[in-house]
Amino acid sequence: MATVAGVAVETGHWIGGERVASAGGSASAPQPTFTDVSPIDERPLAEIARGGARDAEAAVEAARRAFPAWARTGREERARLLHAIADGVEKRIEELAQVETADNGALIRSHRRGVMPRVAHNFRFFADWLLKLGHQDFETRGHTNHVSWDPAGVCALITPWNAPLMLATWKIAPALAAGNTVVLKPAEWTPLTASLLAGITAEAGLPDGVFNVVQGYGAEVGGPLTAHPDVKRISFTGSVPTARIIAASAAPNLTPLSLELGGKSPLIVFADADLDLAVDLAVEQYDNAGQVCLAATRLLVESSIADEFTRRFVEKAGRIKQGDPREETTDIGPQIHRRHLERVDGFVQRAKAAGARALIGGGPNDELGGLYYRPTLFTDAPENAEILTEEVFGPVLTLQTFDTEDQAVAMANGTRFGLAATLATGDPERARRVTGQLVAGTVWVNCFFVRDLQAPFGGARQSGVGREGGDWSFDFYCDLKNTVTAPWAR
Ligand SMILES: NC(=O)c1ccc[n+]([C@@H]2O[C@H](COP(=O)([O-])OP(=O)(O)OC[C@H]3O[C@@H](n4cnc5c(N)ncnc54)[C@H](O)[C@@H]3O)[C@@H](O)[C@H]2O)c1
Ligand SMILES: O=C/C=C/C=C(\O)C(=O)O
Repeated sequence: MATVAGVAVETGHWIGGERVASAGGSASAPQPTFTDVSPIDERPLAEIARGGARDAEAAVEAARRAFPAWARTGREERARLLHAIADGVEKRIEELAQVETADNGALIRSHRRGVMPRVAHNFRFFADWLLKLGHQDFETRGHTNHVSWDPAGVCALITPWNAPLMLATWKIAPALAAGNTVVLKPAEWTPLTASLLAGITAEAGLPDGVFNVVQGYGAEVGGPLTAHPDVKRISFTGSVPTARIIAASAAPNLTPLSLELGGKSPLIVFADADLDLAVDLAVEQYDNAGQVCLAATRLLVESSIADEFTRRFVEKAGRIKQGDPREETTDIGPQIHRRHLERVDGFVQRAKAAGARALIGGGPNDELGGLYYRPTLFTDAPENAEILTEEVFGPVLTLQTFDTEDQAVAMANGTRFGLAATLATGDPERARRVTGQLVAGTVWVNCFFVRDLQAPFGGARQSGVGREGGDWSFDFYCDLKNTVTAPWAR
């Protein structure tokens, strides 16, 4: 047990309804614990169980045993329990917000008002969607076809640190609603809210073993988890290199995968756009200190307005208040970890060396020190420079200009990613033409990050495999079955 921001947090795994220490004895996890550090001041927060193969095995076994009873539990009862979990989350919004901010450095004000309410909504939405899930029976030469969504079994869910509880529950809720049991492996840099959620599920009355959490490093505990033959689905949100390792690990068992990966998304600003709106949308891309998969990090601006756009952008970005994420007035906080900050800075320094010019930022925030990195905007990056094509996952944007619509589309589509795209235009006809040509899982026109959980969510190209959300989540987490019945009376 540790106390973080005044909240008691269990530090063990959660397996079969019990808090357990690491089983040890596994070469893959040489120490029983690891140290969780706060990005706010790089001070230790807690010693967390460091899982290995035996812990992954124990969690899958607990989930496998719990599966038959949970799969038989009626839809109404499953939905009721998910709503009870949402109630538990809503009662603890402040605690969850405090702990998440201490653990990942994202803003307390976002956690209070946006993220933790969304966590509760993840459970409520999939509970309600389960009750509506269905397909009209249809006939084939007098035979009825009936489509059903059968639970698949144990789901391994592996999640990142940038929005830990929100991204985990976006998978946990549909997996449980579908009648599956779950083993969650949260990111090692942000283990705490998953542990709090385990307590909330128990209080809500979720049966033991239906939801399990194993803590630890990806290779040590995530590896054995994804290779386990009793795991029937793997849903992963994270980076492309890790996705490749997980896909290889899943391959011998042909375990179905859902992969939500990185991006290098564009914001296309046409000369006919509302310029204030376009500038607001652009500056919003520094949210969460740039650690957002969907962030439109490439600003593509029509040449005729580029000077004015840039002037207003620099002016507005200059008013961003960087600092302690626990303060309500702070706009952006620190990077998650020193290793991540160094990675971000590596991109920035290489971009400069390649000839790109930092109009703002371009290095760590010396006044604040620690893990604070200054919001950065590059122009004049040479064609095909790394900074224009690779995901930085920090507060680093690039600005490029275009002269024609075709050029804008070609630039927007010119990376190996395809997670999202945003455009600002005052012309609905243009919006229709351009959106039709963009390669992206989500396209926003004159808006950003408006999310409805019934929409398909995921990425094209290397931004992912598959879609989750609404029916698509149930399609992934279930074994779909079509039952064809001959006429009874002949
Ligand atoms: N598309 C989306 O919905 C979305 C959302 C948020 C973040 N992301 C992406 O996530 C990345 C940032 O997150 P990250 O740095 O935590 O990613 P990451 O790939 O390093 O880690 C993600 C998770 O995978 C685990 N992992 C690492 N190696 C593993 C292995 N060998 N086997 C099993 N699990 C393993 C980690 O422990 C962690 O829990 C960015 O690329 C970002 O774009 C995507
Ligand atoms: O950083 C990435 C944020 C992803 C958002 C979602 O997955 C979501 O809103 O469900």
